[in-house]
Amino acid sequence: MSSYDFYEEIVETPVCVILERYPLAVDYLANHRLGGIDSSKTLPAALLDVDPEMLEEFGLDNESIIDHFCTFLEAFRSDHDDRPDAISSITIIGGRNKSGEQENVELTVRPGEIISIVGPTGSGKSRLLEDIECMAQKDTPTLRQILINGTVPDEMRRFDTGGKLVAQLSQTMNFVMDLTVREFLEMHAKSRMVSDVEDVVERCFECANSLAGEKFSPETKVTQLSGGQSRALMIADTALMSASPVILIDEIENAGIDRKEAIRLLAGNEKIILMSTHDPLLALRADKRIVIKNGGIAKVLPTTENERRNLEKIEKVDNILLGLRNSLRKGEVIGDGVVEEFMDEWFWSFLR
Ligand SMILES: Nc1ncnc2c1ncn2[C@@H]1O[C@H](COP(=O)(O)OP(=O)(O)OP(=O)(O)O)[C@@H](O)[C@H]1O
Repeated sequence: MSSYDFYEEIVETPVCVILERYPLAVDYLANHRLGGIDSSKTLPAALLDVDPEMLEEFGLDNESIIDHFCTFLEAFRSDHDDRPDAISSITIIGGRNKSGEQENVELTVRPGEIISIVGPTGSGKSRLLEDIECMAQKDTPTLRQILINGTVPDEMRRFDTGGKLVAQLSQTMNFVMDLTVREFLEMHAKSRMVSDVEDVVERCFECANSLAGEKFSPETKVTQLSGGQSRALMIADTALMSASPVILIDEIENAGIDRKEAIRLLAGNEKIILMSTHDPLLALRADKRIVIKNGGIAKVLPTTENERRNLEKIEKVDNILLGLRNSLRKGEVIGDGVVEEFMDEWFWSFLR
């Protein structure tokens, strides 16, 4: 079957049936922010309700995404038994910032490295992650180019966004199918050829619950999970099941989950991690940080020894704030002396 042969099936069959036939298509839709489309319709019909600008970000439109999707299905079908190809590096070659000025950057990232992406709100942090995710070839608004192992990725590799090369944890998670958490994890485990499905599902579930503030059960519907719970589930799923050598994380700190533990889990196994963040604790945990300004990469700074030493102090401050946050969550009243006590503790933490 070629990608052309998938075409008829895709234009004639409701999305929910396609998702049952090809479970990895769930990832494809989520990666293209199409997780929320009406799955009772065929893909062309469902796309009529989608804002064309959203697809433009991926260099696609209502028609080309159907070919793109077919090629993805073909790529998955033809080599889904293979392990993901080894990745020795990702190179980001600068394009242009929002004012059209040249970005003078060529940054190569290797397995085991964690890179944070910092910059003001709206400066273009998520855009950089999207460029990496779609392996931009000067065909996105930034005109950046992404090389894999020092070379231009072939078309098949570019389309294969369904969990082989790049795993993306975005700020919002959309689930298209009304599955329970257990069914969702089982479906992923099977589609990723995991050997002991039951064991992995159990571990994933426990891990997700340890990250999430409010616990959920394996029988909870994924569509009923809160934003933080669904991110916790996807982090556990990515950490324990995904073989993707590259993990992209968009602002994990907003998810209300244990973010330090999440990064620790995701960083295992020599992966390349790029995460956009406003959180000093996460930014300084990285090996380098990319500073974005006005849509362009303004600087790439290695984390200094001094910054690493400060990380311990920042962590103490963070723990104090976490304590306050938890008190608020539990409905406790923050009394008059609390802020003074907090400042006191803060002061002493710097002397310790
Ligand atoms: N170099 C660029 N050229 C043109 N448009 C750009 C460029 N970089 C970013 N943009 C656009 O600017 C907008 C804001 O970017 P983005 O969402 O990536 O910001 P952000 O830093 O992630 O913001 P936040 O911190 O609020 O999540 C997006 O529409 C993005 O496509």
